[in-house]
Amino acid sequence: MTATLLEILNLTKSFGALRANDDISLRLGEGEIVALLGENGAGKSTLVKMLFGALQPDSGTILWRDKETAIPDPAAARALGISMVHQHFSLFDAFTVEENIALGLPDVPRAGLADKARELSATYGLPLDPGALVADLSVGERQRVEIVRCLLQNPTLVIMDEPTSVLTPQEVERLFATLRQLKAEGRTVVYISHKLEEVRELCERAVILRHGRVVETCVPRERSAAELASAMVGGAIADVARSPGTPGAPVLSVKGLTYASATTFGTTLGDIDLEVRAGEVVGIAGIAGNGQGELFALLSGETLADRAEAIVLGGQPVGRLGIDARRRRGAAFVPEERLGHGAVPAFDLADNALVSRHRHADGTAGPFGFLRHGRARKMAARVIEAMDVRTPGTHATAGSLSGGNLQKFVVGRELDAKPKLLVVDQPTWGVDAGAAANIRQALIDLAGTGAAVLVVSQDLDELFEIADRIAVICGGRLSPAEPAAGLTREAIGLLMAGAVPGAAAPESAHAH
Ligand SMILES: Nc1ncnc2c1ncn2[C@@H]1O[C@H](COP(=O)(O)OP(=O)(O)OP(=O)(O)O)[C@@H](O)[C@H]1O
Repeated sequence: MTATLLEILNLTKSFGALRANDDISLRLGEGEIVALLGENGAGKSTLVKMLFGALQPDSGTILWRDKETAIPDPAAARALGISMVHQHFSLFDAFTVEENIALGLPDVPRAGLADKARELSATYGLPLDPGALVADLSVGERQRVEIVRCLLQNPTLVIMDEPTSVLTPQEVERLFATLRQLKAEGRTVVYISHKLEEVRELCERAVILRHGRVVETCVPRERSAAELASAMVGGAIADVARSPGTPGAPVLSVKGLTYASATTFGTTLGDIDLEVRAGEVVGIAGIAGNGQGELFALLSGETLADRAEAIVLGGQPVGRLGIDARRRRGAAFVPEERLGHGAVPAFDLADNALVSRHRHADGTAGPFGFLRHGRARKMAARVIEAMDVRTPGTHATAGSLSGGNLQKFVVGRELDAKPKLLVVDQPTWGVDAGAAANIRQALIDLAGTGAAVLVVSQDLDELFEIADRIAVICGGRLSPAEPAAGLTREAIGLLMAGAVPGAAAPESAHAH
């Protein structure tokens, strides 16, 4: 066993009555890659925020190289050698890579920073163009900027919060190579992820949290992903059950939908054709940034199509109608970005139930436009119960929920409207294995009631688990949706990477 870098003894942190971290003790050795696992709301982010100086423990001790240490703020963490790559990137689109790096490191002198960044990106195989605008970068490239920024501080402990949830398989491999190099140099990595196969491949130890407590420490390679998942939730996770029927009439028909991106940062969509019938789940696979966001905005009415007939919902052209009008016709939408877009962080859950439902036929708008708060509270309570959202109640603000629990709430709110059409973007992003299985089952069950369900996802395993037909979006073009039973992962992977038959597949098909 290597020398101890950091030791935590009996750390506790409460939010009101909730013990988010309850008497946590663990040690991290030098040059170790340690996974921090746990279901949504288990307390992983709370723990690393205390290590990063963003939160203060109520009680307990942190030892850094065997010496008791306080970490009052992130600057103190950086001074010790603790650095973090966050789940949500904190880069400014309008600035260059170099400017973003300098902005994120107020305590590092600017002189020579660009040269140092270039040197690090070469050493760690993280190619970057310092003069490029961040807005023009793919998600994987943005993450590289964050990692180089983190490495510029010459950290001894690197904390990574769900780093692979939006990466292509090639980018994941590259990230793993970088992390192994850090380990070889004697640095320690704490790795938070819900992707258990990746944890098995990369991490030599896993600490499993449940309800704020450490329930187990194990070698992930010696366990199956299913065993790790059941240790996280404290029981077995049910398989998703499907019994595909014969689909009915088309609920959503998209014909010749085109969209010219107004900015150089967006993707232009060309001639999209798509049909989703009653009772079926159709999946759209693709690497982030290939037009999914633009297509979702057009389907939901956030962006209007150029012709009404380009989007037909239940037999009526809706391409020129806004989001409320489409919701009134029985459609429901779950956007990818749950905070800000899917939910208002400062509102409580009851008010967040109002946000998407206030004009719905059985919704929360009363006569003369008055809002029915009692109804909203009941609806929020129903959603919390149905989706097993871990929260003190309907009065909790959306911003206080852990990422995965907020996702469960947003999906549950849309399901509660019993839509005829549900369009959902990345349904299980950041959601733990147990909750992901629940969400997928809920989508299948919704289709079972005769609704049409369209799922946009980067996760091929997810699409194979739930979709009857799968289409691939790449460079703003959509392939025809084919029955999932006749497709292979390899064939879809190649289409996702923009391959044309006979040509070598490009590494990333980021389109502008
Ligand atoms: N600022 C806060 N105010 C109130 N409650 C909070 C706050 N931050 C976290 N919590 C609660 O503490 C618990 C632990 O949350 P935490 O974010 O640490 O979980 P997590 O394991 O990181 O979950 P996920 O995998 O969903 O990101 C959750 O129940 C969450 O709602």
